[in-house]
Amino acid sequence: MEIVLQNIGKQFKNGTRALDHVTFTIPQGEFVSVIGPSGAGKTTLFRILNGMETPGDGAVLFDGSDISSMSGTARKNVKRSIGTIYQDFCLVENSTCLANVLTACLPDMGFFPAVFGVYGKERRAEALKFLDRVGLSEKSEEPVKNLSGGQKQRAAIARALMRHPKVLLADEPAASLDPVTGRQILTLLKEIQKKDGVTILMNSHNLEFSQELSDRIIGLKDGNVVFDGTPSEMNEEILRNIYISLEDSHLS
Ligand SMILES: Nc1ncnc2c1ncn2[C@@H]1O[C@H](COP(=O)(O)OP(=O)(O)OP(=O)(O)O)[C@@H](O)[C@H]1O
Repeated sequence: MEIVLQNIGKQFKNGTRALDHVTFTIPQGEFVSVIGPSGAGKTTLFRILNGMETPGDGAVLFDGSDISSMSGTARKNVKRSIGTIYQDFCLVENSTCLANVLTACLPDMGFFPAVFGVYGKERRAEALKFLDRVGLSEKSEEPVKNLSGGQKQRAAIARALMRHPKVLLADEPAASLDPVTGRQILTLLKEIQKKDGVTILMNSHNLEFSQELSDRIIGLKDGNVVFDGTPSEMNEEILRNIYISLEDSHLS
């Protein structure tokens, strides 16, 4: 699924302008890191892409269709094909790994099966397959609260895969993890991109990982795209421009 952002602007009610004229295209299957200092607009951009925020200006096109003019069903299908994983995992701590992965099926289930958690054999088998894929087959019946941070992020990835996403938005996926575990999680995302052709859009403060794993890096600063290129096109001067503000440069 090709994603096109055309002149996206977002101003919050308190007057903060989080995004301004953001324009870029992401073809299916690319691994893109969005980098930039705190407050640059990265999370706002991700929230617009997964439908949690609406842009004030501009248009978001999925495979050429503007999301705002799609029918309810078409919009639902687009939303279904975009999975998100978060820094703080967003799992139900007292439920098992398997139960957490199965919650991905709830939107497609009828009222009573959903309320009583009657997922059926096929869904359970598929959830176990994804837990195995992320290296958690031994932990399927373990409550999430007993897992390490890295294992929790693996469970969250399995839950996202359960919806067969075309795009995975990874909002600071390694920020709560130690560097070794963080690298393992990002390597798993890279493998999902390579093997399944899933587009990965990652928001990260870890430049080393972003440069190593990404096909492309988009640099945001004050809501504007100030860099869009390959990791090899990135250099010290560009990084300084992205991360150091005019006020900071006067201090040094
Ligand atoms: N709901 C909101 N209401 C008002 N302002 C907001 C809201 N959400 C974000 N902002 C503001 O929009 C700007 C961009 O925020 P955003 O969270 O997108 O930045 P970010 O690049 O993800 O930062 P970080 O790396 O710290 O997570 C910031 O100035 C922030 O304070």
